[in-house]
Amino acid sequence: MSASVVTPPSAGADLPPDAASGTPHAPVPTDRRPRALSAALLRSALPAAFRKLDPRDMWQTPVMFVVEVGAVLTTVLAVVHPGVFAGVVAVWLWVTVLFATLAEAVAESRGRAQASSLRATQQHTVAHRVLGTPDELRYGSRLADRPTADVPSSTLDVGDVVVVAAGEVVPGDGDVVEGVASVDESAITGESAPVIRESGGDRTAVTGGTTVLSDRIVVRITAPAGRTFVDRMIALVEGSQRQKTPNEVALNVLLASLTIVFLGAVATLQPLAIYSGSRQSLVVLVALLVCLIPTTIGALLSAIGIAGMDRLVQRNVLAMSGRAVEAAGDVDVLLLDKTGTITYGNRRASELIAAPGVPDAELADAARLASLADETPEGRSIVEFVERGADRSHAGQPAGVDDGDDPLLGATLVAFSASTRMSGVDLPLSDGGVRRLRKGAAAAVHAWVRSTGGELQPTSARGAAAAPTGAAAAVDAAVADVSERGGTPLVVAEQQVDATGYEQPARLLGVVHLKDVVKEGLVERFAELRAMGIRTVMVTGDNPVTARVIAAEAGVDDVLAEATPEDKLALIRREQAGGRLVAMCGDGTNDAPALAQADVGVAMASGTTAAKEAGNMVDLDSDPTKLIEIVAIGKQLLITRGALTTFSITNDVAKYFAILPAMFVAAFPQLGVLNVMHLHSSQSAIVSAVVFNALVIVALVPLALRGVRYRPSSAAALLRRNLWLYGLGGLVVPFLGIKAIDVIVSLVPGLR
Ligand SMILES: Nc1ncnc2c1ncn2[C@@H]1O[C@H](COP(=O)(O)OP(=O)(O)OP(=O)(O)O)[C@@H](O)[C@H]1O
Ligand SMILES: [K+]
Ligand SMILES: [Mg+2]
Repeated sequence: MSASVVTPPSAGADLPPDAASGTPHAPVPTDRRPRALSAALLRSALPAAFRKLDPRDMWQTPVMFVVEVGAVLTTVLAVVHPGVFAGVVAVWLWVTVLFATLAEAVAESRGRAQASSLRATQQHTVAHRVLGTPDELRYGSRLADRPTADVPSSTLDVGDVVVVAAGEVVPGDGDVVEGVASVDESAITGESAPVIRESGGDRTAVTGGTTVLSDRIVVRITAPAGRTFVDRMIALVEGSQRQKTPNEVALNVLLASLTIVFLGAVATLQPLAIYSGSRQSLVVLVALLVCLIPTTIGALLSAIGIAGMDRLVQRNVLAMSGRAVEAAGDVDVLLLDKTGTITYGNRRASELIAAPGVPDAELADAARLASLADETPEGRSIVEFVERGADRSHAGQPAGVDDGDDPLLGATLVAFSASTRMSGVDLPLSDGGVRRLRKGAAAAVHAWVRSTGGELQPTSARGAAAAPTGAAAAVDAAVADVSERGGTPLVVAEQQVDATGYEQPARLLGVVHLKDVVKEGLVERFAELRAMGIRTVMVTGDNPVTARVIAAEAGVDDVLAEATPEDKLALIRREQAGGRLVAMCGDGTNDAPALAQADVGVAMASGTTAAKEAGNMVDLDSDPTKLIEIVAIGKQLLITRGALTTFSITNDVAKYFAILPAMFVAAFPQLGVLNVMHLHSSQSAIVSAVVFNALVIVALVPLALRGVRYRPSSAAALLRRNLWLYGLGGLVVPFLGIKAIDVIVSLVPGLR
């Protein structure tokens, strides 16, 4: 059947007649390029900017609220006592407030453009929903063979199970519960290379709107229609869920305090002025106040935050909170899991090494039986490898593959878990006994063999360990050999229990070599992270030798091997207790606790739903080195905010020295020495300062949206450089700007 893309069904309507024979799905290219600050963008943002003038919204930014109050006040004064000066000041105060709301509206409208391109990927499709009771759907096997009913994708709910075949669009977010398929995710990620999604492992998640290219998969829906991944992404870029980060709140408090201080300063100025016989009008006092309070950063603060989120989305990263983006800017340590994050995660059986005295066919048979019910990709790959090898070497007479009755009849499955690092099966024997087969990490299987009294490292009466037996030594050597080649060794062992219940000691059968490949270009990328002052640590459940080999190949700084999910969590807590900010990249359900605990938890989009829900960011490209960009964006956000705050405050100080001498020079001629700028008149000085104050906001909007330039270097060095640059700039620019504006303003009749 071809893909089924249909128009959105109206409420309660049945499927349109052409639903099943819809047109083939063409991926919708997503446009995530940053948009330039065009005139069209400004025009489209203007209505929103006016709506944001509502004092109830304005109150969120106390500095700008004060400016708005001042604008209202001067407008009233200008109406009561009409005059050019009061009129001009009132108009420019309104312009100042409008520039602030415009900056925010422009930042938001860039997100809206992205949201609409994302909406285009939301297809309404036909879903082939598997019929059955909730229990059958939850625990049943061979769901792909059950009867299905065609329903609109918009009616799917959590727990529903659907079948998706090649050429069809995945109808909703979910986990693959049966099968393997290559999937085209370009509609969501913009990346055209197909990806593998399969049941059982760490690559189970599929996203609604992507297309299955080959094979057939059974998917259990994990998000109700309307609350999918893409829905969340849209809400995010539209800023509808945006909340102030703790840093933003703190900065707002600082700005509000400064505002109160200046309010006091301006209020006490008047008695002084009256005393010295140069009483100032209310318009002058309001204008002076607006010039002194930190309006520049007050106006741009929210736009800076929105633009930071926006830059992440452009790089296919979804941040669930602004706080995570800020934390990313200060990250000290990055933890990465190995399989699927540093390697491609396609661990496949590539070799069997039998223990001495064990025929190859016996090991092959045991490995296959121990994996028949193992739903992990590793387990399936062992079954495939043995069956393929048997076909080849025995031309239709597979040795070790006994395809008679169901070999698992009456068997008890021992499922793989990341804490036991072992899996297997207990098979009933015809004589009433049981054959226990286990495979797993060497340490885990050795411990199991030892627990059965198996002769691994027989301990002498005095308690000193003797040399391993022949089989154990050979298996150890094979494990070491596989590990040194960067592979994952799985040790296979067997225990017989006879009909009377007597348990024989277990014995080692051999080793399965699972091969995986390190992703390309990691060394350079990790070196870049080092230059940023970030330490990389690989945390893996694999053995120390494999871990070290892969760590060296990938170029990480440190490695933690044989880590259980609890160990990963403990490591993060330890780092955090040392005052370090920790980022974690992972994809597996066993990474979920660590992803939740990390300050920045980046889940691979390819990973499990549990991982994605635990983290506070998702990388659609499933690229662990994406953290470099995430950190850069976080740093850029922090530096931009710091730089503009510095600029804003020094700028205000400079204005103070520009205006005050001009205001009082009539009363105190001695101030003439300070009046370095020789502004035309005190009125023209004040108008020029107000105009400059407003124009500086617009002039800095592009910088706020784009972010200050960032090059990898330590945060302290960057901060120092920017404090000088923007601090000095803030001091100098007003003198030049106000002087230039004064020249023009002085030409206006009525302001002389
Ligand atoms: N299906 C399986 N059956 C038995 N043992 C397995 C199976 N899959 C993996 N193992 C063993 O368990 C170990 C840990 O498992 P897993 O790979 O899930 O850990 P992890 O912490 O996610 O580490 P990473 O993903 O970085 O390799 C593996 O290194 C391997 O030795
Ligand atoms: K100001
Ligand atoms: Mg893993």
